[in-house]
Amino acid sequence: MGAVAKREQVLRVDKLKKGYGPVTIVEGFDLTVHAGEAVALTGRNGAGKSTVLRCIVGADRPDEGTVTVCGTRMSETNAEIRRTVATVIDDLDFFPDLSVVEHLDLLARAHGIHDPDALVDEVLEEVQLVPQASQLPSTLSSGQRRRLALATAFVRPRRLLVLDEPEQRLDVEGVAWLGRRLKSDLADGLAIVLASHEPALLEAIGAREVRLGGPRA
Ligand SMILES: Nc1ncnc2c1ncn2[C@@H]1O[C@H](COP(=O)(O)OP(=O)(O)OP(=O)(O)O)[C@@H](O)[C@H]1O
Repeated sequence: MGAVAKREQVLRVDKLKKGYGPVTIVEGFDLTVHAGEAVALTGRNGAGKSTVLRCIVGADRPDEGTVTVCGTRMSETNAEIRRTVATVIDDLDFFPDLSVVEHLDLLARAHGIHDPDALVDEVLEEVQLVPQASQLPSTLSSGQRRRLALATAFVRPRRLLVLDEPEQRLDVEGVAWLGRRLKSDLADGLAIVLASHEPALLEAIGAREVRLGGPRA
């Protein structure tokens, strides 16, 4: 048994089935992710990566099967689970009249972070949005909006981080930063599940690859 298998089980997916109408996207899908481990869902466009991620975070309801996070059955309305799982799967709906720094501040405080000001300053620096801190999200470039979306995951508590193509619209330096950041979170015991088309990112974080086959009629 490897070292990781002895660590705490953070995510368990059992016999997940999800389809749309007559088309089955995924069936009999099992996955276990431990603290400190990164798993990458890979496969061609339409293979079902986002579908699985949406079921994992409770944004979609599986047709069959269960998702368990830190021993508790997944439910988007369970406050304990929401504090445990940080998610960046879609482009976030930002509040149009809250600035970059206000978004991060709101999240950090809502999640009861001990010293929200210090953490928000640190994360803003890390995602290189300090000069844009007082701008509204609608005035950010697309890559800056992506950085803000990622920043929202880093100003809150998390045991499991779920990311759908986090490399999207990041520049080369941004992808390198993300790799370093995720690696350091893994070392601190975070569990990560992501979908990605960026082999360099997966290699940087030593992700275990789980390849999805795609829909069947
Ligand atoms: N709400 C929906 N209704 C019908 N079909 C859907 C729905 N959502 C997803 N699909 C279909 O399910 C399949 C899997 O989609 P999904 O977004 O999970 O793929 P993916 O692996 O994330 O792809 P990509 O690499 O392009 O992001 C696709 O064929 C898609 O068209």
